[in-house]
Amino acid sequence: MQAGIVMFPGTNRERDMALALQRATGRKPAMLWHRDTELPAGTDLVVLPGGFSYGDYLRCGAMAAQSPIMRAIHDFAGRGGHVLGVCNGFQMLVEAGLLPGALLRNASLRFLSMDCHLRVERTDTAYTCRFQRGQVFRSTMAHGDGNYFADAATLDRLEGEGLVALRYATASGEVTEAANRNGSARNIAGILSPNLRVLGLMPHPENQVDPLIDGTDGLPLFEGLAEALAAA
Ligand SMILES: NC(=O)CC[C@H](N)C(=O)O
Repeated sequence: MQAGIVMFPGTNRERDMALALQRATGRKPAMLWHRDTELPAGTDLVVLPGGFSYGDYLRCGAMAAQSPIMRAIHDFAGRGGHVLGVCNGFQMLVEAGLLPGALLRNASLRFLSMDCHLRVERTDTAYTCRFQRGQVFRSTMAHGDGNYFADAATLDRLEGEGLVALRYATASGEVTEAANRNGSARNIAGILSPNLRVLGLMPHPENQVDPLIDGTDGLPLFEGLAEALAAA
C-alpha cells in the first residue's frame, strides 16, 4: 500500500502518522505538501494528519480545505480512493465537504488533552477490519474543537446508514455522557463516507502503535488498512 501524508503550515503530527503507517505497511509514506496539485501515481491512501493548520485561523481546517491539494483529494475520493483525516484532518474533511457536519468548540470551551476510549461500531471497512464489532480501544484526544455537530436529519442518516465508525465510550464499552468529554452529538468520535472509504476521527490512533511508548491499541487501524489496501 502506498500512502501519502499531506502537510500544511502548522501541521504537527505528520511524523507520528508516518511511523504508524510504516510500522503497519513496511513502506515509507510519501510526504506531500499543501501546494501540490497532484497526488503521486499509485497512491492508495491519503492521510490528513493532526495539527494546527494555518494556526486554526478562521475555523480549524477552514483554510487548509481551500489548499491546492484539496482539489486532487476531492478527485481521488470521487474515484473511490481512501482518505483518512485525524483530528485537524477530520476538521479539514468536513470543511472541504467530504464529510458532513462540523467540529465545534469543545463543550467545556477548554482544550482537551487526555486519554479516551473508543467503541468500534462497524468492522467491514478498511479502517476497522482488524477490530471486533463493539471492541473498545484506548486512544488520545488533543483538541480544542472536537465537538461533533450535525443537524438531527444528518445524524439520523449517519446512524441509519451505519456511517458512525467510532464512539466515545467507557473502558467497558458503555456510551455515556461522562465518556463524551468534548460534547459530541451522539458520542460520535469518527464518521465514514457512504462508500466507507473516507474516515474522519478526532482521536489519535497513531499515538498507540509502539509497546514502548503508549501501547499498541491504535495499531489494528493501520494494520487493517495495510491488509485491505494491499489486496485492493
Ligand atoms: N491535534 C489536533 O489536530 C488539533 C486540531 C485543532 N487545532 C484543534 O485544536 O481542535
